[in-house]
Amino acid sequence: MTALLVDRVSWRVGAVPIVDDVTLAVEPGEFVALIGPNGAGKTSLFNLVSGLRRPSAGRVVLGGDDVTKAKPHQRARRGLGRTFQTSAVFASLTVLENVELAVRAREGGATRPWRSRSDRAVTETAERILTEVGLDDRAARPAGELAHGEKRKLEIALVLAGSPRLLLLDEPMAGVSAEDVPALVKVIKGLTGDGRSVLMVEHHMDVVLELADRVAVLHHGALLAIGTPAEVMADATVQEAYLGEEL
Ligand SMILES: Nc1ncnc2c1ncn2[C@@H]1O[C@H](COP(=O)(O)OP(=O)(O)OP(=O)(O)O)[C@@H](O)[C@H]1O
Repeated sequence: MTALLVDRVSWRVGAVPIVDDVTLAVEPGEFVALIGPNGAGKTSLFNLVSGLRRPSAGRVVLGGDDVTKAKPHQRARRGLGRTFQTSAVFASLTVLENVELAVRAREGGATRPWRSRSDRAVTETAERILTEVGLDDRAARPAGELAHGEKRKLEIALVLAGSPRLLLLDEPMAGVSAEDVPALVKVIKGLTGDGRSVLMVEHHMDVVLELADRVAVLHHGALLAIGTPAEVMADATVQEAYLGEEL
């Protein structure tokens, strides 16, 4: 079953179409990168998928369920996870404690303690996630002391605590120093294991080309092209859309 279907989605502000009749499917285990010049509508499309905005027309379908009218937390319960460019990390807590909190939040531990698992089980889950993102050797460090690239990994860990089937990554390389990029790319590459899907907005084309199975190009709110990285890079309309910008 398709992990995500964006079905003829439009979002208008007043009469201005910001997202214009976009259709896009992400399959289980697939990695799709969403690119486009500044102001193309990438963040707006993410907001429509995660439920921060409601489309003016069209449907958003997650794992076969129509979630067009569902709120963000309801979509999260249906397997959608999203990282933001602003961090939700508690700087004074350790890296492990941050992930433990996220695991408990997923289980409603604070408000429904009778449903929470034992401390040991929560810690084990958090440790497994830290290993997955390559932060196991940082578990006992205060999160505030992490380098930028490590913080990005922690943000991914916090989203993984929700056991998402589809991850929306919003510019995961933003602010990450060049030397930290390869390690972060390696972690992100591993995220599609076990049938999990990723939809990523990213400006660094080398990262996009390395990670993406398919690339979708937005331009003026509309889907200009979608295909393998090689197909999209060779597309004359895509090159034209990027004229004057770095591709
Ligand atoms: N709430 C809003 N009201 C009016 N216009 C908006 C609103 N949100 C976004 N826009 C406009 O819609 C267009 C697309 O914005 P969006 O942030 O989705 O683009 P983007 O592709 O993510 O850009 P960038 O790469 O610069 O982050 C922009 O022209 C923006 O000014």
